Amino acid sequence: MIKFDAVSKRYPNGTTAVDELTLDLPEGDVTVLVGSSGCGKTTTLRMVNRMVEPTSGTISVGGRDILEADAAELRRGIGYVIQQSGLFPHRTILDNIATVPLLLGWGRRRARARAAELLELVGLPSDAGKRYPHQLSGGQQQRVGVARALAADPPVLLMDEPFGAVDPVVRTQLQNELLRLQEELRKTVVFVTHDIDEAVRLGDRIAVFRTGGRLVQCAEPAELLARPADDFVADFLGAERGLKLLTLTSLAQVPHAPGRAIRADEPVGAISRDGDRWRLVTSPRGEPLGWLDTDALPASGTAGEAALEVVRPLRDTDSLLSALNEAVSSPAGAVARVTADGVLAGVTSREAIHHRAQRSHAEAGRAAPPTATPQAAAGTSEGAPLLKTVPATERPA
Ligand SMILES: Nc1ncnc2c1ncn2[C@@H]1O[C@H](COP(=O)(O)OP(=O)(O)OP(=O)(O)O)[C@@H](O)[C@H]1O
Repeated sequence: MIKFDAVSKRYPNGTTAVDELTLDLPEGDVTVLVGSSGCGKTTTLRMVNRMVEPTSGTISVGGRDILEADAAELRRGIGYVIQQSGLFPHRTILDNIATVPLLLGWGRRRARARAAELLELVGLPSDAGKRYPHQLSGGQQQRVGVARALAADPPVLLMDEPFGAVDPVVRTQLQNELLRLQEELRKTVVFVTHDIDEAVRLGDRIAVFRTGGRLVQCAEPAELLARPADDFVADFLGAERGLKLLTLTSLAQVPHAPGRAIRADEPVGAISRDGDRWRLVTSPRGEPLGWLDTDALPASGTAGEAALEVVRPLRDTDSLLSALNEAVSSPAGAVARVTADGVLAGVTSREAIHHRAQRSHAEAGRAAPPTATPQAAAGTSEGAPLLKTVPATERPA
């Protein structure tokens, strides 16, 4: 969908912001650009809608060389979201969202109807439409920024650190919203971030750049984490890249045993002490309430009245990393699994989670041949592993 062919950007002061970039961004995918500060991510993104013109090379969108297109017309097919939302302060939210449809001559009524539809799509209440940007929180403003970029239904969306200025909780919400929207809309998204966890969460593919505007590796998150092309990429991904890989596998991949639960209204005297020491206590509806230590049962009362250790039940959609976290902190060394409506479905042991984690690593490692770019591979002998030691000065902070 978007193709960079030997694209370079050199500024008049001699800075090479992007160096011989060759990269294909598939239609309907989210491609995340990451790398150390000043490595050319924003320049790469802004070349797609011709806010920056390349010095050499060709960029095509939908098979068409963008330099042959009219810049204004090109931009109408490309939504653009930036960190500070860029909303017009003196226009209402609805009018902000309707900006591009109005420019396209849709007519006021149709443009506003579309804006109202988008407001709902990005999860904002309809009364937000009448407010002005300063009357919304930072996270809400970012949602409006996304709605505005989507207003004319462009096939391409450029997002330059769109969630960089909001707190981690709101950022996670916005990421979830983007994933949900993308499920439905399947736009071709180019997304710039400094946050590698965000890249792993959102990206169908991640392109890692290094200083001097050189692309080092572009791969699916699992492959990138399992097989970084060189030391620079490995350092950039961080020491916990093995754990990050576990965020990509869902708990649905791990079976669970039925689990012997005790109802909260059961008298402690009736609880058998054979089998597992730690047992789950559930509400009459079946929701896990806590872990009960059968070696320290009180003399009387019900299971629900006894001191229970905290349980954080997980759903199939939770990640293997969450499961590992819960298994190591649970006194039972196990995870309580619940259905979508919170009822106990079973229990998974720490060993079963470890086992699946090892498999995830092995699978990701085997998944595909190394994906270093031709640039990164240059200088390595044929067939040699693509490992290059990067001077410490070039490594990300
Ligand atoms: N107009 C300009 N004139 C000269 N140099 C520029 C200009 N714009 C960007 N640069 C330089 O080009 C390089 C790449 O900049 P760019 O903004 O693309 O990097 P980035 O990876 O997005 O950085 P950051 O992560 O810090 O936002 C940097 O060295 C920057 O200083």
